[in-house]
Amino acid sequence: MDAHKILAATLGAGFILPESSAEFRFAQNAIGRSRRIIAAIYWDLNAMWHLQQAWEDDSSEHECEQYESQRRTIQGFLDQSVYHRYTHIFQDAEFYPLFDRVKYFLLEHGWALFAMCAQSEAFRAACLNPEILVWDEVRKLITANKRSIEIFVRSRQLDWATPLLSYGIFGLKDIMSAVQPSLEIGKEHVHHLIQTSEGYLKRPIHAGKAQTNINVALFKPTRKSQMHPYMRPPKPGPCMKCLCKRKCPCHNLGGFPDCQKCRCPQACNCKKPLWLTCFVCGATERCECRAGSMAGDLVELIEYPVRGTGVRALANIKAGAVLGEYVGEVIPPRRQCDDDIYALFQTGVFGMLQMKETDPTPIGTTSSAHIGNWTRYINHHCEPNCQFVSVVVGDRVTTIVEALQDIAIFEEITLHYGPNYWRSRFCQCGSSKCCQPPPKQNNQADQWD
Ligand SMILES: C[S@@+](CC[C@H](N)C(=O)[O-])C[C@H]1O[C@@H](n2cnc3c(N)ncnc32)[C@H](O)[C@@H]1O
Repeated sequence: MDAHKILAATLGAGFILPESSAEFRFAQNAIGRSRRIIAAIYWDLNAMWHLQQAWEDDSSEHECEQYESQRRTIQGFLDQSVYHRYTHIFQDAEFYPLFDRVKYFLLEHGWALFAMCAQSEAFRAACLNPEILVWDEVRKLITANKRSIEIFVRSRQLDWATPLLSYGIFGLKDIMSAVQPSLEIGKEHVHHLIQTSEGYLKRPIHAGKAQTNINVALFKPTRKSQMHPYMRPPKPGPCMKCLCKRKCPCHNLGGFPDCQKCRCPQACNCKKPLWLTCFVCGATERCECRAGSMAGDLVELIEYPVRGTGVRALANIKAGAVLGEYVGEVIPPRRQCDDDIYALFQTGVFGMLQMKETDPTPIGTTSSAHIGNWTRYINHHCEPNCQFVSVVVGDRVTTIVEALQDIAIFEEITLHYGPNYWRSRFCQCGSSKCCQPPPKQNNQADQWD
């Protein structure tokens, strides 16, 4: 039974499966669930990476315990799978689906991918999920994204091989060949690896130089006298609330909006400076928000035809989520910026944020040509699923990438670079609303020449 075939039947001219029919809903449900399971697999693998790092650094007792408990569960699951695979016990798939699923998964992909996926709780649960239609869709998604999963696991140095090594003494050839190193990634940063369409990996290079990943913007002046006026914290001045030019009876400090902690409109005693507000979730306390870093963890760099390196989501992202911060070398407005590929011009007025190309007040340029993070690889689309948003964090104006709509796993993440970017080049987004499509090839004219 194939969920896609069931759904396709509804589109067929001859036979229409009513949308209210049980089969239709069953198939649709299976596809939706399988996509949630594959997203959970990437999420789990990423979480295992963080736990493994905590365990290696011995940084938190709780995380070390969690990691060790996960390792025991994974070993148990692999032991069970090896046992069923080689002893041919419990072959009755009807009563024990794991055997059948493991057998066919191993025939298709081998032990390495199986042990990698087994690091994920969602995968282990899916193997035992008695609904064959859901498992079938999960298996298809794993097959289509096999290389992506392998690179995800290997680039994070997840220890997937150790649980298999204990079987060396039994001389099980399939297992022994699986644990041989095949794809040498080394200790490259996960955002230094681009998957090409030919199936190999390459490092990002621009103008003959390797591009380096950093996690913060590089320019943050410490001496206030060196700061650009728009990067300085505002001085008390005209009231932001009623915009009167005098010192106003509302006592609101000019330049500051209402207190972020108690929301009082007056200069208040809570002593909570505005710049401690988390720009990801808006919390004024120390927050647990990890959305920014997690989104960066759950993306991969892929080479797309014509447009070059782009970013693919490895999670289902909700509209409004903050995916990351656009960082790079910050160049003050006076200095010449010779990067016309990755440069992001920021204009606006501190405290009254704007990000319009027509706005005359330049704040600076962020150039990520040589140093930056994964957000620099987001390609342009005339109907994008993300947008740049300029925000103020403390004394710094920065740009975040925010999801404009829900983004499904494996979808390309795109932004609008602004119409100025495409004045001297053609856009290849393929949208019917494209601002600068390439000229159409006139094949007929060629024939007459
Ligand atoms: C900020 S970079 C994005 C990452 C880039 N693809 C790379 O390989 O490093 C912008 C460049 O990507 C390419 N690009 C991005 N979106 C494009 C589009 N819709 N059409 C054509 N080229 C695009 C163009 O070469 C553009 O100058």
